[in-house]
Amino acid sequence: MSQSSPLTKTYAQQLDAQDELASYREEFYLLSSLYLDGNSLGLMSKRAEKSVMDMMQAWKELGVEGWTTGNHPWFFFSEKLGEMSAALVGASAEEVIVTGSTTINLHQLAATFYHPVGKRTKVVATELDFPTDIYALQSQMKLHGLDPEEHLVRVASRDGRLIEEEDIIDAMTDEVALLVLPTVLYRSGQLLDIERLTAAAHERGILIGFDGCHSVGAIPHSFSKWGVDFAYWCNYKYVNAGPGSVGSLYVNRKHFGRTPGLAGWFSSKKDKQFDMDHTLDACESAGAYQIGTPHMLSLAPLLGSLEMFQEVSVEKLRTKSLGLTRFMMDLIDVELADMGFTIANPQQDERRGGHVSLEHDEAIRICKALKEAGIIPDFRAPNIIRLAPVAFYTTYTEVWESVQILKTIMLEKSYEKFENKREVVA
Ligand SMILES: Cc1ncc(COP(=O)(O)O)c(C=O)c1O
Ligand SMILES: Nc1c(O)cccc1C(=O)C[C@H](N)C(=O)O
Repeated sequence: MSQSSPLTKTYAQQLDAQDELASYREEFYLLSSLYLDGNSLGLMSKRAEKSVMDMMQAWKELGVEGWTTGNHPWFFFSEKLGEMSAALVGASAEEVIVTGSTTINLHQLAATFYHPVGKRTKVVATELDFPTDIYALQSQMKLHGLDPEEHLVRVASRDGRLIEEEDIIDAMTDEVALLVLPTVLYRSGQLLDIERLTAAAHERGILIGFDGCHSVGAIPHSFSKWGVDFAYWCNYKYVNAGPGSVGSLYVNRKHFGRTPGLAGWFSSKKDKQFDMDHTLDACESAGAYQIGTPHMLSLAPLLGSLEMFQEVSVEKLRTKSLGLTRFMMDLIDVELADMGFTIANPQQDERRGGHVSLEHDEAIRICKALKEAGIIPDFRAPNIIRLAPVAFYTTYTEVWESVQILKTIMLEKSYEKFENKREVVA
């Protein structure tokens, strides 16, 4: 698809008719509103619902025996889900474990991989990072007795939207011990060149880890092949596993055997755990970075969600996602020209994540008007409307409709009746 594609509803309908993923839309509970917020919380699928109900049934019927019996013994469930997730990030089964949450996993990985020694004390992040990553890194530094003002380097953005890879590489000095970067920036949707950054970090003897929240399930990765040291992500966005579902982490196998910074009895080798020994014998896989009892009820939906990713490769999802965001951007360029909008995400396929990031001075009020008109976007301060068409359940026709509705809102100025103040959860 390119700028020369016809930007009509009929063309959108043709694209939907040819879409080989079309049947997956029926797998989801669609809302009465047109949903464009799957990059914050993915919709519920019938399979995720079923796997939660199955887990409840297993608890009801098996009691404590559920740890080792039933269709999916709970004691091995985090490993099983890790194995099912591995293809999403280009890793082997043992390199991924479903555990903790994004923030907890960053704490675990920073506690494991950040060892300031001599001159190498600094951590490099960016000034456009999601706040939780910065807070976690700051607190990890303080635990080492270091001042984050001095030791946490946040690479500056040249335009407030994007971070240039060259600028990150320039920050890789011999004082840096670790880089922690987003795969995709949560506001502008910029996809960083993970392979290039990893190679550059390793040439300089620096470890590198990624926050994959805004890419996993939407964009293929080859973490093992690229040699990424570690990564962590949530499963409630493009993986559609529900609010507060358990997160995931990846550790490259070259690091297997590293002592977990935050140990607990679930770090243990599985067959040793119930020896109850006071000397930890940590397992030789990503499983070592688990801490305590898995949150089974929040792991359960992942089984159903990940089944769909076993059937549809993330490469296929990415192809459709790029088609949807391209179509949306082309429509925006034509239909919303001269209305004060700027597309803030990169245009190129290899630099663009899963959502379109639209800037406007009236972004807050426009988001409210969109919700009133039956479209769910989200707002990110100070001026961004994020629109995420999701390959599993968004159609090209919906993309077409959403831009038409946005155009009507702008022409009728219906956003003006709303207060220019964000909601508590925007
Ligand atoms: C890039 C990024 N990191 C982390 C988080 C959140 O972390 P947690 O799942 O621990 O709340 C989000 C979204 O909430 C995010 O977009
Ligand atoms: N994690 C969230 C939450 O607990 C409440 C509301 C929204 C979220 C989100 O995921 C926000 C999302 N990470 C973002 O990119 O802004």
